[in-house]
Amino acid sequence: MECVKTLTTSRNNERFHRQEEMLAVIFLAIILGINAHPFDELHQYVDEHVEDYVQALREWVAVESDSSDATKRPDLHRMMDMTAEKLKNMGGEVEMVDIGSQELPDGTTIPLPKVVTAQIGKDSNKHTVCIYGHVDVQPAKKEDGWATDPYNLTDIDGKLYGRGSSDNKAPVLAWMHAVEAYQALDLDLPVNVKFLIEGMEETGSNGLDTMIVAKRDTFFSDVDYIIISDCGWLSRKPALTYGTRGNCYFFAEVEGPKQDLHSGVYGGTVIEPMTDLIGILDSLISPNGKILVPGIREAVAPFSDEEWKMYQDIDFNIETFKSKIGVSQLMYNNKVDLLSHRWRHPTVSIHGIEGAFSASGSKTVIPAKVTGKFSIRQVPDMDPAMVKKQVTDYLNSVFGKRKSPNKLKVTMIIGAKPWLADTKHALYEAGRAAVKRVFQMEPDLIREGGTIPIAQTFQDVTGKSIIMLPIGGFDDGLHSQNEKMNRYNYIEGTKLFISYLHEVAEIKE
Ligand SMILES: NCCCC(=O)N[C@@H](Cc1c[nH]cn1)C(=O)O
Ligand SMILES: [Zn+2]
Ligand SMILES: [Zn+2]
Repeated sequence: MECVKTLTTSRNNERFHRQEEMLAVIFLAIILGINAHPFDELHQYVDEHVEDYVQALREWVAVESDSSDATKRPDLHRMMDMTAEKLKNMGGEVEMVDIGSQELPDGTTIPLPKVVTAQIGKDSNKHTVCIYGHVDVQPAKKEDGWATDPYNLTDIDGKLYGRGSSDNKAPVLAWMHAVEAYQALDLDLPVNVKFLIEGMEETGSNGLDTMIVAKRDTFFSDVDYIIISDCGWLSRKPALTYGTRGNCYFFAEVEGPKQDLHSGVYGGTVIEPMTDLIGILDSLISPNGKILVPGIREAVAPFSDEEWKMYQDIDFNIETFKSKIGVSQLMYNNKVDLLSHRWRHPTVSIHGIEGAFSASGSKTVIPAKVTGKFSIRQVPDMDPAMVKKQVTDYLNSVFGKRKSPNKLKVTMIIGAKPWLADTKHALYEAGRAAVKRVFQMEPDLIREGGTIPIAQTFQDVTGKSIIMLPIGGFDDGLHSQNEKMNRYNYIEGTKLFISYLHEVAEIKE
């Protein structure tokens, strides 16, 4: 009996030791597995090439690729050529896609910049990502108030000043450098990478929707995920972006007398178009930010407790925000209200009045025809077609009550949809892991108050999941004077993209 007991005990011990050994092997394999990806070499490679990356950005920023100015079109074509050249040098299978031409206000037509697509790697065992970006820029002149020449990248205290540096040339280059780092170290690219780089983003991505539809069953057929890095962090903390607002942009034209009139001669006798216009514009939103157009607020998706908690956890300082924009008071005084009204509630902004007297001096004119321009940033579950009807009906009714003899014409000229992703999607898990590896912290999960109209088009047409992975700083001054990209964001952003490619490869789907 004693003998049997001893035998059983020793067998149990043996099994226990074998289990222990196996666990040790698994543990070692996990450790080795993690270390098997040569992040250190890749990051070191990036650190050794910082000046090359800054020089590449300098060359791109030097090109005045302003898509809003037809006289700069040759520069924009050159920018697209340079983008294609760079991708060819990386071994990409490059195509410059002709997307037609653009009609200018004077009736002439000019060619649109070609869209550059590229494919690097075609391994059917790997996931395929498509990086979308743009290399056109907003206008910029030194005399607009820039401290430096906007087209001469200038490094001041680690800030790389130049038009388009952050929006969106450095992020596009950072993606290319991430791929190049793998190639230079002779490492297998973890995923196949496609690029889609356009040159008309700043003026509404003219021609891109049609191209995406046309390429749905070719270029996009093997794409698994789309990545966009055309936005910034909210603070000094890295972020993943999961939503953008849409935009319904309106023109409200009020037409009265057949020509402009002298206010001394005719003031008091005619019903002035400008007075009508100001009246109807004032009916859109209350002083405390409440949209007065019936039906708009009711369409907004409810703000869940889970969402409230997410907003509460975000790193955001109201005082820094106030001082950045130079105001003493905001619409809301607490973080959750402020962020939610910036990202996930609609708002009305009045942009300008065409036909109004706006020069210096004191011209005493009664403008005969004025066009008010305003937009409504819209959010899920608002629908642009419904917003168009709600706004048009409402303005016509408000105008009708004025009993004015003038004519009102309301048109919606842009109806860009909002975009919203599921933060529980594996793409976001991958983003968290990559941020943690490079920055040793959890990213903030943020939304964007602005609009990237093409995001929802990508989702609707291709059915692929999208992530926005920003590397720009919160204070980069996009579209503004003294736009800049921090060296830190550019370089650590390149490392983030390197890690992200690895993390996406790990997605099991
Ligand atoms: N960085 C992300 C926002 C990009 C941007 O500025 N988009 C424009 C696009 C637009 C919308 N309606 C007209 N143009 C924006 O104003 O949000
Ligand atoms: Zn941009
Ligand atoms: Zn922009």
